[in-house]
Amino acid sequence: MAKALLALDGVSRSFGGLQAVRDVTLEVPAGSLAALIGPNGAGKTTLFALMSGFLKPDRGRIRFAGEDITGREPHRNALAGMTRTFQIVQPFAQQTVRQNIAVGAHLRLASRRAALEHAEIVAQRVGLAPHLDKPAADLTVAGRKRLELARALATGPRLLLLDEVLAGLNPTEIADMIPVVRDINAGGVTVLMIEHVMQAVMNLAGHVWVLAQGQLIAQGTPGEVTRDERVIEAYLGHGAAARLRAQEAPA
Ligand SMILES: Nc1ncnc2c1ncn2[C@@H]1O[C@H](COP(=O)(O)OP(=O)(O)OP(=O)(O)O)[C@@H](O)[C@H]1O
Repeated sequence: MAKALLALDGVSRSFGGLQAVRDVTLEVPAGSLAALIGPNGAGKTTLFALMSGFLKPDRGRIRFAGEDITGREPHRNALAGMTRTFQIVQPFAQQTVRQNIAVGAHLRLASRRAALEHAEIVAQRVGLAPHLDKPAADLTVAGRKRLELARALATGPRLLLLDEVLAGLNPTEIADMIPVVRDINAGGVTVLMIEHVMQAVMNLAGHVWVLAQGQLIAQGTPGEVTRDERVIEAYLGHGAAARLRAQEAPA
């Protein structure tokens, strides 16, 4: 197995009496394209926030590129090469697409000109080149999702944490985005995505972790986890796997 770029060991986090993430241990191999799935409220976004430093774990350790980064601030993690996107996309609406992407590029490029030039290269990778001079406010939902991806990519990540970059897109837009994510990974960026769109998970992810009520309940290939009884029950409720089997059984 390839060396782990990101490793979580027994990570937990509560909000008051609610244990949002419980004792999660996982390793994301360098170069992989993997997914984190689970029902609403399972703790996926909280886990991303813990990985990237937006939240501190109550227990457990997090390592990135061989270094213990537990509790380290997001900015320092981004400098080390870990960048996340956000579910709710909030571009600077009156700024152009180019200027928005340049914000990400400024992490590594101090010069305004260099950041704006880099923004153009990144825009090409995510299919936003024709829209570079538009205000971000003029983009469609699909365009804004690409912009969120571009801003993250412009930081030069080794690991990209994508939080539902396909949410709200129609099937054609999803089909158009799948190769964009695949190409980013093929270009050497390790990708971990939170995704509800199973078509994308099945198409893209080599490995899937399933979170339910804060705990990892299954992992494997997309095919393996979607056949797993614990996963079916987590999504459809107790007894669902047996009901499905009964429906499939010949009369
Ligand atoms: N800052 C917070 N304060 C209190 N409770 C929180 C906070 N953030 C998340 N939670 C709770 O923690 C649990 C996990 O939430 P989280 O957003 O991580 O789930 P999720 O799997 O990302 O869900 P979804 O798929 O709906 O985005 C939920 O019960 C949520 O209400």
